[in-house]
Order: sequence, then structure tokens, then C-alpha cells
Amino acid sequence: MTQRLTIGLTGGIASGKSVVAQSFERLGVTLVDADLVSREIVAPGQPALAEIIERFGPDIVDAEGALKRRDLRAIIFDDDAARRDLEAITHPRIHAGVAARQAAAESEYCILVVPLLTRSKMIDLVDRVLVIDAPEAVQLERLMGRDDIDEALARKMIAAQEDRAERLAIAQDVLINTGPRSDIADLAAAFHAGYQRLARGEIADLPPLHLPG
Ligand SMILES: CC(C)(COP(=O)(O)OP(=O)(O)OC[C@H]1O[C@@H](n2cnc3c(N)ncnc32)[C@H](O)[C@@H]1O)[C@@H](O)C(=O)NCCC(=O)NCCS
Ligand SMILES: Nc1ncnc2c1ncn2[C@@H]1O[C@H](COP(=O)(O)OP(=O)(O)OP(=O)(O)O)[C@@H](O)[C@H]1O
Repeated sequence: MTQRLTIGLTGGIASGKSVVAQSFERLGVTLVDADLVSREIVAPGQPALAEIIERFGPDIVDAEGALKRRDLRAIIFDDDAARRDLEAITHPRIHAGVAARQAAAESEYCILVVPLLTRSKMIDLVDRVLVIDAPEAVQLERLMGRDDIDEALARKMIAAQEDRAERLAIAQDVLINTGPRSDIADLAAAFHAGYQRLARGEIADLPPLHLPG
């Protein structure tokens, strides 16, 4: 076990990770969000941004020197080699940033929210995995609605991720997020009760939880 019980919360794009994570946060759990760290490490002046400009050209930043995220999104989800190059620049730095925040967490246990838990190697940082699960058709609908992108790009983004079977294979716990949004707080509270008992040492192990059952 890591120093503090750490749950890796993962799931495909637009499965609902952020929404579920917010419910845990309201219960007092410290969250470390890999997507937020990934934005910080490419801020103007950061070495990762210089490497991205070297790889993708000067047009990848705007007049203020900020990364054009939408442009880079279109490039990397259309070109696997470009995506791998970007990940080689960003993943080690995201890993380090997430680990530093994890070390500073003060709640009974903490949650790392990471879209690509295996590929980014952040699986090394967690004791237990909670997958937010939704079928691809639901991901597609939510992604297109949230990000205002066309179906072709949405499908490429889903295809560029670890697939659903791979995610479920590393999960102890699964929250099936196909029901109404109003169910999420109660579902998160049920996982939280188990994680608290584990963090407090009241139980040595927690059987896998799949909810709603
Ligand atoms: C390509 C970038 C600039 C697009 O930025 P944008 O603001 O449009 O999206 P955002 O960062 O909020 O990511 C949205 C979602 O896309 C998915 N995603 C992001 N990067 C990747 C990737 N390399 N492979 C597959 N899916 C990804 C995740 O589900 C993520 O939650 C950005 O996602 C990025 O820098 N990606 C590389 C870093 C990375 O792999 N991040 C994932 C965290 S481990
Ligand atoms: N149970 C639900 N019912 C309806 N809409 C939902 C539900 N859960 C999440 N959503 C919506 O689906 C979209 C995706 O959710 P969210 O942003 O939490 O996904 P995510 O897994 O964090 O995505 P990403 O991988 O891009 O970070 C959002 O618009 C969110 O409001």
C-alpha cells in the first residue's frame, strides 16, 4: 500500500469521471486530477511547452504564447505517432506532478483522477482502481454534447484510449454511470463508506464493489 490509501479513478473519455469525482470531493476526499496537472505543465515558460513547440512547430501556440489545445487535439487524435510523441513529453511530467500532490494530500484517503491509468504508468501510484463505466454509444453522445465536436473526432478520441475491456480488467470497483445524474451522489457515498473503513484499518480488505448491482 502507498503511504495513504489511494484510489485511481479512471474511465473512458466522457464516461463521467469529473462528475463522480466531484461527489467524492463533497464528501471531503482530496482529489488529484491528471487533466489539471497536464494543463499546468504546458503553461507558458514550462519546459514541456518548449518541447511541444519544437515537435509541432511555432503555430501550436497563440500570440500570447499559450498552447492552442483544440488544434493539438485535432492533430494528435488523427496521428498516432504525434500522440505518442506528445505523451512522451507530457506523461513523465504529469506523473511527477500527480505524485507530488498525492504526497501532500491530507484526507483519510485520496483519489487520483486519471484517464489513461496504465499507459501513463500512474497505476504505480494507486492501491485500488475504480472504473467509471459507460458503453461507447453513451460516451460518444456525452462527448459530442459537452465538447461540441463532430462524430469523426469523437470516435477517434475514444479509439485512442485504452479500451473498455482493458480498463475493466484492472478494476476492483466499477461504478456504472448510465443512470440518472441524480444517482451519482449516493453511489459515490457507497464507495466512500468502504474506502473509509479500509483507510482506517477497520477491515484488511474490501471485496470488489460493482454498483449499481
Ligand atoms: C491534446 C490536448 C492538448 C487536448 O486538450 P483539451 O483541453 O482539448 O482536452 P483535455 O486536456 O481536457 O482532455 C480531455 C480528455 O481527452 C482525453 N485525452 C487527453 N489526452 C489523451 C491521450 N493522449 N490519449 C487518449 N485520450 C486523451 C482524456 O479523456 C481527457 O480527459 C491534451 O489533452 C493533452 O495535452 N493531452 C496529452 C496529455 C495526456 O495524455 N493527458 C491525459 C492524462 S493522463
Ligand atoms: N449520469 C449522467 N447522466 C447524464 N449526463 C452525464 C452523466 N454523467 C456525466 N454526464 C455528462 O457527461 C459529460 C461527460 O462527463 P465528465 O466531464 O464528468 O466526463 P469525464 O470522464 O471526466 O471526461 P474526460 O475524460 O474528457 O475528462 C458531461 O457533460 C457530464 O455533465
